[in-house]
Amino acid sequence: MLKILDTKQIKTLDQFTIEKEPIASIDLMERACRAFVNWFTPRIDATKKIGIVCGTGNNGGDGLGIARLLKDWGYPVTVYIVKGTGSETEDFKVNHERIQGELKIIEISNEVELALFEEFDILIDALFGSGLSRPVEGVYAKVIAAVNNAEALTISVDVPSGLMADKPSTGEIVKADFTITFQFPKLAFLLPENYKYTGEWSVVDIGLSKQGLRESATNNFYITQKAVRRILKPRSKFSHKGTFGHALLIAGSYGKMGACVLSSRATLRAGVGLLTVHIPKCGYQIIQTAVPEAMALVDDSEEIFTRPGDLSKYNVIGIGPGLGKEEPTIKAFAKVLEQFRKPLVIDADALNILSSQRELLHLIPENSILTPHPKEFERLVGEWKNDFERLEKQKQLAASLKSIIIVKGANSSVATPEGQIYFNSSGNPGMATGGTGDVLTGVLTSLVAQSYNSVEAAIIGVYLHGLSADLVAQERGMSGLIASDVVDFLPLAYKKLLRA
Ligand SMILES: NC(=O)C1=CN([C@@H]2O[C@H](COP(=O)(O)OP(=O)(O)OC[C@H]3O[C@@H](n4cnc5c(N)ncnc54)[C@H](OP(=O)(O)O)[C@@H]3O)[C@@H](O)[C@H]2O)[C@@H](O)CC1
Ligand SMILES: Nc1ncnc2c1ncn2[C@@H]1O[C@H](COP(=O)(O)OP(=O)(O)O)[C@@H](O)[C@H]1O
Ligand SMILES: [K+]
Repeated sequence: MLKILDTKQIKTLDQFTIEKEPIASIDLMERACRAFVNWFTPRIDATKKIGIVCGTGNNGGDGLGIARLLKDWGYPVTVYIVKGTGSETEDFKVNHERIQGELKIIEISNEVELALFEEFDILIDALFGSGLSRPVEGVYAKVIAAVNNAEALTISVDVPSGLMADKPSTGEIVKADFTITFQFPKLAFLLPENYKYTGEWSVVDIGLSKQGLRESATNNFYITQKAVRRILKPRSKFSHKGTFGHALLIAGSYGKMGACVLSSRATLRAGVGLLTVHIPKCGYQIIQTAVPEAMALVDDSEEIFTRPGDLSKYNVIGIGPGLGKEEPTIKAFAKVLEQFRKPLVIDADALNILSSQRELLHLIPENSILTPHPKEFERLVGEWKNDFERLEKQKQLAASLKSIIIVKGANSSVATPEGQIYFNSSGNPGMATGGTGDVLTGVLTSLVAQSYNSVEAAIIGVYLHGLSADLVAQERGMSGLIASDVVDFLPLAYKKLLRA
């Protein structure tokens, strides 16, 4: 798991590294510059005209160091230093000294034309990094407007200038195409509202102290493949279908049996021992034909879910995909909540029922997993002003329900009742297609059935689901990706994770 530290912690960790390693602050900055340049040089042709826009803090110091290194690589580089209200840091001064007479340096202190950076193919943004303490204004805001006005490909150093790394931002902010950030992702990068500023981002290692990192406490994490591997349990030689649990899926209604089929197939492909699917009569032939591995439990109703039946033999129930919200279904869902005391995976219409029948919320068994997409989440908790507030609401709901709340989307976030947030690192926009959420419900239901605890199931589940879609995209591209493909590639995703 990659820890996501706040800006104060980053400063402390920088300092800890400097003292413990030990390494001079300027040499640590040089390491950061080299890490940036190592990302840059294989991707950007040395004929491109490069403008580097620097502030006078350490982010600007990085910009100057990068300018020197890129010049050594043969890139045509022009440096801009923006002199506003900020003072110069020591490392900025050293790097400034090192390029005197070596590079074209232009100082900007007041007037800024919008077309200032017109001549460049590439702009490197090193105005402000994690030290930004307030919204930018004055000359800085004008420079950022000029950066955003330029045609050039913009690459931000550490953080797009003007963006607060761990709180909501206002004012002028660089809209980068790429952000190369040091050591770990910043919280703001994981929130949808900031994608227009960060563009695609990559983390580069600058060798901050491992001990310091271990000792830094945080509630925010970025899920890595290594971490998922560590919690996955390989199948033992003497395992049998009983080892992997018995799941019940309650899904599908007339016209929406596809959702049920997708969830069912995903539950099986994610490794459950036994699967029973509760379906209305109209779904009987469909499920028996499309998913022969599942047992069917047929409702009295022709078209919808109206009665739960005996729930005692299941380890987990997945409920919601394609369920509908008819009155008898609401009542039957309430009965499930009253009778079943083990975890539920609650999705789609089951979530919408909870939003309109709020008295049911307190019946949700502890350690359940709720998987709203942002619209479903809004129905549950109301509107939010910005994505940071959304995260707070997510944590509050997880705590009050003592359950796991997954808000889906790019970098799906998993909130635990204890206040941790895990952001998913797998997945791609090809998944923005009907039915992929139903697949996730199946995957999660399956993992809980296999006796992963709910937090583990949620972390493995979102990662495995996204990885499967990434493997589809690798082979076939994103545009034609459909939810069934994500199901079909689950075995390969497992294989990649377990190497077996
Ligand atoms: N050893 C290390 O620490 C390493 C650090 N590294 C690099 O350092 C970066 C962090 O550097 P940093 O802390 O110097 O902050 P930075 O982002 O350059 O700007 C802060 C300056 O701007 C000022 N300021 C803030 N807001 C402002 C505003 N709205 N308008 C105007 N001024 C404003 C602020 O002044 P103040 O808030 O005190 O008024 C301060 O002077 C980090 O992102 C990474 O790139 C790497 O080299 C690895 C090693
Ligand atoms: N741009 C994206 N990048 C990564 N994952 C995405 C993206 N868009 C959607 N997803 C994933 O696809 C799934 C969509 O679920 P959902 O919105 O419930 O769709 P449906 O209701 O059609 O099944 C979620 O797991 C979500 O995280
Ligand atoms: K920057």
